[in-house]
Amino acid sequence: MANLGGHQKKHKVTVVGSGNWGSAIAKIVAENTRANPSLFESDVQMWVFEEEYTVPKESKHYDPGSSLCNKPQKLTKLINDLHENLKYLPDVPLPENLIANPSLEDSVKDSTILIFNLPHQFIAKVCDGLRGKIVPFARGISCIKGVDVSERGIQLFSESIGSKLGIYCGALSGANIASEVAQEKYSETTIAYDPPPMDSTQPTPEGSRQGSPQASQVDLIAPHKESGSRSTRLRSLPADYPPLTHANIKKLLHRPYFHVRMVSDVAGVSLGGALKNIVALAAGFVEGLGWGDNAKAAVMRVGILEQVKFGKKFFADTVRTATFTEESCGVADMITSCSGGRNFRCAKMSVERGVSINEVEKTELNGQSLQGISTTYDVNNFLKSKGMENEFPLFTAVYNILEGNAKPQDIPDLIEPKDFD
Ligand SMILES: NC(=O)C1=CN([C@@H]2O[C@H](COP(=O)(O)OP(=O)(O)OC[C@H]3O[C@@H](n4cnc5c(N)ncnc54)[C@H](O)[C@@H]3O)[C@@H](O)[C@H]2O)C=CC1
Ligand SMILES: O=C(CO)COP(=O)(O)O
Repeated sequence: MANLGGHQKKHKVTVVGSGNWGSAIAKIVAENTRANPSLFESDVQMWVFEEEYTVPKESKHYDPGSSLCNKPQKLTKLINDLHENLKYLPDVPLPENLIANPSLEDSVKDSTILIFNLPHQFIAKVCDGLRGKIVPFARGISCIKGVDVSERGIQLFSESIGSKLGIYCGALSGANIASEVAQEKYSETTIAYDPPPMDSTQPTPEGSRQGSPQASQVDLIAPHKESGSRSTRLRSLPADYPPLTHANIKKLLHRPYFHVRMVSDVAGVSLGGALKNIVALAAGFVEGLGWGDNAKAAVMRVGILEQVKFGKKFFADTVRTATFTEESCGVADMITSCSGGRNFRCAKMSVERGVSINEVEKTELNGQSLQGISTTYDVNNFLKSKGMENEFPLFTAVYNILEGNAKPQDIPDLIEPKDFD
């Protein structure tokens, strides 16, 4: 076998999820595996939650004479034949080395890098299906924007994926409206990846640690105090694979139009993406009232303060305030999501039309899923369990509006800061 810069093996990559953002990230990853053949196998697997879909008449692929178009087809077949995800990312050509796969087990076979990118309500079931089926020394990156709240406490999805599967998992989040990224319009993102030290080991002398993942197991990942879960026992990455350093992770996700900044604050990156979805609902509510940009700026200001406070209170050991105020996953994602994100747009329409936001989600999103509603409920459950709802007035106001206990018009009074004495 060819020696690949001292490493005999290449990383195989699977994207778990194929929605609007899942498909856009899979496109980036497949472009980069092709561009970095010494590090990665070119073919990228994309796990697809299988469904049937009919090629719409307005699609450029529509041809009434074609057998593909005269009846519903499996979505995986359409993606693999047409190299486009017609349902979730229409009009964006996907690389031919991106393979849609309806079998969860088969899609992750032999993959050493797993990129999790699906609406957060489905992740627990998907992890159940993956347990025992993945390479034991695989590494993960979660692109999921949400928090995992259970009776045990609160966890980041990177933590819950990591502990369910016994792997290390980092996080990717940024000001990244999927359709813009997919059309290769410039954006930035933040990746938090703080891998076990042995992953950055340089090539070892012939025969020393090679091919023996069992040779070193290290108890590296201890959960933070609010999560109530056990620490995760990790397998080291065998030395015959290229190390998964920040530089190599960046080679998998950075593109000329998608600029990656690598950091180590997994909690800050994950919380930025999760909590801004609550704020985007509030921004949509005030926009729906016709209140304009000043109102939206007020909501965003309070939202950023509540993000920082939430991080400091519940993830104090690891979170950095600067992640919220300086990185794409913080303030920039807040701005883009409150300008054109789905949560913002659907909340705005719900006020304008006088219908529930769930109804707007059903009629406007063609199967895509809002994350802000469930995150608002998850965060509220957690704050309630701590008796701290009043300390997060904006998050609590959004919850009360969704519950029908308050109106969008009440937001100014509900978030009014106390004057200094
Ligand atoms: N769409 C966007 O612009 C961005 C989304 N995100 C985040 O990325 C994550 C994934 O979002 P999207 O890819 O946009 O998803 P999406 O909103 O397009 O959701 C649809 C996806 O859910 C899948 N699905 C439906 N039922 C399922 C089931 N029972 N089990 C498993 N999967 C099922 C569908 O097959 C489809 O792939 C979310 O956490 C979101 O907040 C992050 C940045 C940008
Ligand atoms: O996270 C996003 C942009 O960074 C997209 O937000 P929505 O899910 O509200 O569209």
